[in-house]
Amino acid sequence: MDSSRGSGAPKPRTPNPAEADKNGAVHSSGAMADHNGQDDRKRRPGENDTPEIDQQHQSGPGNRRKRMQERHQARRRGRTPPPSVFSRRNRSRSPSNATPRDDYSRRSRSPLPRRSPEPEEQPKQRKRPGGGARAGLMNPEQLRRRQEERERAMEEDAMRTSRDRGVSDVVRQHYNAVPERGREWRKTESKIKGLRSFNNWVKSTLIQKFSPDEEFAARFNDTKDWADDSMRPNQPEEKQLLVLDLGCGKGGDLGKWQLAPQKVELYVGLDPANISIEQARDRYGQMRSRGGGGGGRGRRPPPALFHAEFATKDCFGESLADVNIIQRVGIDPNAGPGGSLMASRWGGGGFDVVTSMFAIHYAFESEEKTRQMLSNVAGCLKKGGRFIGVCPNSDVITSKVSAFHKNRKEREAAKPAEPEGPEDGEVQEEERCGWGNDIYSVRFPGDTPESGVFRPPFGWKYTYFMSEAVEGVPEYVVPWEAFRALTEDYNLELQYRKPFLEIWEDEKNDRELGPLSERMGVRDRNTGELLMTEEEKDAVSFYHAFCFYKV
Ligand SMILES: C[S@@+](CC[C@H](N)C(=O)[O-])C[C@H]1O[C@@H](n2cnc3c(N)ncnc32)[C@H](O)[C@@H]1O
Repeated sequence: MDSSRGSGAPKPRTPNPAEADKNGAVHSSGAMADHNGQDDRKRRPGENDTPEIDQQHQSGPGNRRKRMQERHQARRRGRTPPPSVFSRRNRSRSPSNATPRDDYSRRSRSPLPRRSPEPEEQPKQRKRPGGGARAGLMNPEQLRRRQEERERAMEEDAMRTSRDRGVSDVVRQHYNAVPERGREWRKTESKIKGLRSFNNWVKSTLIQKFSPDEEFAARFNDTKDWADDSMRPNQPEEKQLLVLDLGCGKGGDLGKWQLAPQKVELYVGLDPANISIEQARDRYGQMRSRGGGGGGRGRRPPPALFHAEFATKDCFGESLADVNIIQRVGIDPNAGPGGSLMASRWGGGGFDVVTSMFAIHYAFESEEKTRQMLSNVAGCLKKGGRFIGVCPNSDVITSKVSAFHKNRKEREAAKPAEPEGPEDGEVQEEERCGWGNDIYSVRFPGDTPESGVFRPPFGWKYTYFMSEAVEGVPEYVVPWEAFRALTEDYNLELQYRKPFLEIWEDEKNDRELGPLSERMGVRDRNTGELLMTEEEKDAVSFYHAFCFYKV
C-alpha cells in the first residue's frame, strides 16, 4: 500500500494512518448485508476524451525508470509472488503468423469453465430415485409448508432480480444516452474542459506507472535508453500486455493504452451500455484507419495499434466466463473464497492488467455485486497482474457526512425548544446530506450515518450531478477499508492508493508526466499552474486512484 503523501515505497497490507479510511469498516464477509434504495443519475466528465499524449515517448527515460523502479522495488519489499508459470511461459511472443485467437489461447493456461453440452446431447433427466417414495412419507401439512417455502423463495428471487435489473437499466440507459460530442468540443467548448483534461491525465499516469510488468521493468533497469523505441532491444521478442477494461464506456482510454510503456497486444473493452460499446468500436475503427494514430499532428507517429475487442456486458452483476474473448484469454470462473486451489495456484486468468475507471462504485449496490466484480477481476488476472482504477474516495464522503451531522446537531441544539410538537398533519421534512458547487453536487436521498462510517458497506446510494453530464444514475459509496479487506479474499493486494490532487503534487514534475500534462492542457505552459477553476479542483478532489496486485 502506498502512502498518500510523499514518495516512500509502498508496503503491502499496512495501512498508512495518513490515508487510512476514517470509515475503518473492516467487516467479516458474513456480516455484510445489503442496504438498498432506488432512482437517481450521473456520469463522469472526461470519460471519453482522447488524451493528447502523442509525444510522451520522446521525453527522457530517467523518470519512467524511476516510476517503475519505485513500483517494483516496493513490491519486492512486500510479498512479491514468485513469477508465475504463465509469465515464464509467456516470455517470448508467439510467431507472427499466429492468429490472435491462437495466440491468446496458447498464452493462457487458465482453466476454462466447462461448457454444458447442447440440449440434444444432454442425457435425459431421470427422476430422483426414491423421490416419490420420500414424498409419500410426508404428511399433507408438511408438503403444503414446503410448497409455500419454495414459492416464497421464488418470489423473493424474482423481486431481487427485477430490482437489480431496474437499477442496471437506469445506468445503462443513461450512459447510452450521453452524446458523443467529439474531441474538439471537449477541448474548446466544454465548461469543464480543465477537469476533463485533468481526469484524463490521472488515468494516463496510472497506466504509465502500473501497467508494465515486473519482467519488463527489470529488463529496462539494465537498458538505459529503453524509452526511445529505436533503442529498445529485442523489440520483436518483447512480451506485450493483455488488457481488460471493465466499464470501458465509449473507448475514451484507447489512446492512453496505445502509449503505455510496455506495448499492448490485446485490449478488451466491456460495458453494459450497448451504444457506448458501438461508439468504442467506431473509435477503435477510426484509430485503425488512421494507421493507429491517436493524433500525431506532424509529430512523431504513435506506436502501432493493438488488437481490440468489445462486448456488451454487465461486469458486476454477472460472471465474465461466458464472454468468448475472455474464455480465449483465460478466466478462473470461481476466483475468490471457496474457489479452486489449483486454479488460484496457477494464477487463474490470462490478463496482465484489469482496469476499471470511474465504474466500480456501481458494484457497491450490494455485497453480491461487489463480490462478483472482484471475482471477475481476480479470475481474469494472472499472478502478478495489476488491477488499476479510479473511483470516488470514501474519505471525502465520510468527512462531508460527519460534518453535515455535526452542523445539524449544533443548529438543533441552538434552536429554542418548541412548546408543542408539530401540528396535526404537519410533516417535518428530514434534512438530507449533500454538498457541491456550481459544476457538481452529491446528494444522499436517504439517511446517512452520523459518524460518516458506512456499515454495512453496501447499498449507500447517492445522486451525483455534474454540469454537462446530467441524468439520474444511482451511484454507491465504496467504503474504502471494507473494500480493501474484501479484496484479500480474492488474492488482491493493495499497492497504491492516492487522492487525485495528491497524484498531481507527486507527479507534476516528473520528466514525462509533467510535459504530458502540458500537452493535455492540464497545466499552463508559462505559469505551470493547473488549468482548472476552484470548482473543478473541488470536483476532482472527490476521487482517488488505486492499484492492486494479484498474488
Ligand atoms: C463514468 S463512465 C466511465 C467510462 C470509462 N471507464 C472512462 O473512464 O471514460 C462509467 C461507466 O461504467 C459503466 N458501468 C456501469 N455499470 C456497469 C457494470 N455493471 N459493469 C460494467 N460497467 C458498468 C457505465 O456504462 C459507464 O460506461
